[in-house]
Amino acid sequence: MKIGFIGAGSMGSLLIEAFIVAEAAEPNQIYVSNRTFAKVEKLALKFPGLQAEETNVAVAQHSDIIFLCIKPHEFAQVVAEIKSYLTKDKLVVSITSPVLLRQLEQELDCQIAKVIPSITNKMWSGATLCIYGKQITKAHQTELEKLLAYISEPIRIEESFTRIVSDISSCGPAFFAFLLQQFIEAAVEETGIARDEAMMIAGNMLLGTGLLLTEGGMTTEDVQQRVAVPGGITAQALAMLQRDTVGIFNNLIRTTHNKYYEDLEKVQATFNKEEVSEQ
Ligand SMILES: NC(=O)C1=CN([C@@H]2O[C@H](COP(=O)(O)OP(=O)(O)OC[C@H]3O[C@@H](n4cnc5c(N)ncnc54)[C@H](OP(=O)(O)O)[C@@H]3O)[C@@H](O)[C@H]2O)C=CC1
Ligand SMILES: O=C(O)[C@@H]1CCC=N1
Repeated sequence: MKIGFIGAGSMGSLLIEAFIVAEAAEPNQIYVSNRTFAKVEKLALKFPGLQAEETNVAVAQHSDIIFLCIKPHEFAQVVAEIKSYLTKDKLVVSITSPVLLRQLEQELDCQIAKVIPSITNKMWSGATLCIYGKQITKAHQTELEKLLAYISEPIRIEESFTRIVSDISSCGPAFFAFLLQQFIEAAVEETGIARDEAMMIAGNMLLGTGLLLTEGGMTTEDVQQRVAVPGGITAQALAMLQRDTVGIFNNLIRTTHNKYYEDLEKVQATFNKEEVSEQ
């Protein structure tokens, strides 16, 4: 199987590296293009054998599965560029939420999937959210999930829940890193503990908590209950958190969803513009 990547930015290069290091694919099975070619050259230097392509069309021509690792507003142009090189047997995988399957299916005469990765996939951890279009075969679904399983837990979801599940799986690492950073900064400020030491302890705490919730069979309620001894220290701090964080995650979800709806409109406008310029 030949795997293509259009876009070798943060997520494209993370996926390429994770697949190679996990031995999901050999470098010579991977075809990569990027607007700024230097990023592709850098990857080719790091992974000898990796196929550095100067054009997106070359990636589309040579690959069986093509990951589009570009930003939402860049899709219409790239799709217009590669569409005549995509045959029915090829699979195009978008990794971005505000480009809808139906928009890609309208434009492309090939199989379509949307896979939302997460920075956690760098550590062969976390989920990859899989959403399938109407044309994708069962064989391609299996092949794609087999590939993703090297670096993640592939989870099938409905397209209507893409945004909220991405909030949890893909934005979540940034949100929890932010919260942890606030925790550490306060620890340094209040007690004078060394930042590095506190950060290392906090990272291990987060990893362990994740394991309790995934492999340890505990719920978030169980974790709180087991840690908060009645009348103890944690219980008091939890009561304070309960009071002071009311509504913050509702606000967070409204914020991501408002931005998502804005992006959906902008993406549609870019597809409309490409269609007009083709006429
Ligand atoms: N970051 C994350 O944790 C996650 C990101 N995503 C999604 O992944 C997508 C990419 O994000 P990310 O990797 O962070 O963004 P980056 O900006 O880091 O990467 C985008 C890449 O696309 C390249 N590019 C732009 N236009 C073209 C073009 N016409 N042809 C070829 N290459 C092009 C850019 O090239 P150049 O070098 O010239 O800028 C850049 O390297 C986004 O839609 C995002 O929503 C999804 C899940 C998680
Ligand atoms: O911030 C973003 O737009 C992307 C979507 C999911 C994670 N990062």
